[in-house]
Amino acid sequence: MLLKIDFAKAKAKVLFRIGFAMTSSTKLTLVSSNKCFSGEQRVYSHESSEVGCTMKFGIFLPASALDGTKLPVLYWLSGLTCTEQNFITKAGAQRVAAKQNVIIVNPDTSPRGCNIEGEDDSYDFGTGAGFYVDATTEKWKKNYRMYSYVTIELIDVINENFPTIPDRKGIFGHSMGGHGALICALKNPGLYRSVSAFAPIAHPTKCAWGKKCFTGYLGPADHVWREYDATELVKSYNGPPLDILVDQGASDEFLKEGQLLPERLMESCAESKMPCIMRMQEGYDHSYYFISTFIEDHINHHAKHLHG
Ligand SMILES: N[C@@H](CCC(=O)N[C@@H](CSC=O)C(=O)NCC(=O)O)C(=O)O
Repeated sequence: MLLKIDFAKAKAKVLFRIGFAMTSSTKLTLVSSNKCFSGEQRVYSHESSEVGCTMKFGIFLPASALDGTKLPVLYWLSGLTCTEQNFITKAGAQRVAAKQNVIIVNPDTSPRGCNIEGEDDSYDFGTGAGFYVDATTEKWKKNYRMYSYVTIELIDVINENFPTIPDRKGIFGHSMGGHGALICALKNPGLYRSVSAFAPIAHPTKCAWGKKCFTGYLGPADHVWREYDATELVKSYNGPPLDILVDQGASDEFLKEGQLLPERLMESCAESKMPCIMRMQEGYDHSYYFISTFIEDHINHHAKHLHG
């Protein structure tokens, strides 16, 4: 059989495939790329102006995005100690994202290597624990701006470099990242069409993880803390309806320690008439085994809103 190749067309396609990272002012460096469910799981790094250091993010591009079709984007925020690797290697999201035709972007959880004294002293503050806030305390305020990084800079970087539908975005996350997803959606009505969380730190002003990070990044004023607490933000939310989905493992060790407080979020949603489904999942813990079990439900939940 004679195989005829249209070289002009083939060249154009190849250029386009590698070319959508070359149209913007943000220089992206490709760290890795692996074919996955006919699409590609990639990792990029870039110099972030918001957090003042090199940041990495993962991006899953379904096959149609590789051919230039514009797709919705679902942002995933990870929890304490994570890099961009935990989600892409453990959650099993790519199969469902490929099926639902959504791009998934997952950034790192903090700035790294900023040479701030104490940044590597503990797993729940500093490196790997940016808590998705914009720090105001002297020591941290230059770099620890994960809230603005996620809600502004990263969105611009993604829209400038990949085939996206800019007004079709969703956000989800786990634990610290579940808190991040909820506050990003609640603080920016209309920015995201959909939001969900796995075992979120739902009321950080009242748990040990939240108090430690908020004291360090935001100082002692609790009215500032409340600006980053989903349970508080639900009460003043005034925007398009948010159909929140939360999954919580009933055997989660951090639930038992009182770090997550999902019941407080549910009370607040009920009082504020905010639609929120919380599913208590019998026997599941806090790990990525739990996340991978229910990731399909979450991506389907987002796809309903992102394609609707
Ligand atoms: N003591 C543990 C705590 C770290 C931990 O459990 N991190 C979770 C998120 S917790 C809330 O944000 C996580 O996602 N870990 C990564 C993973 O792949 O499971 C420790 O230091 O390990």
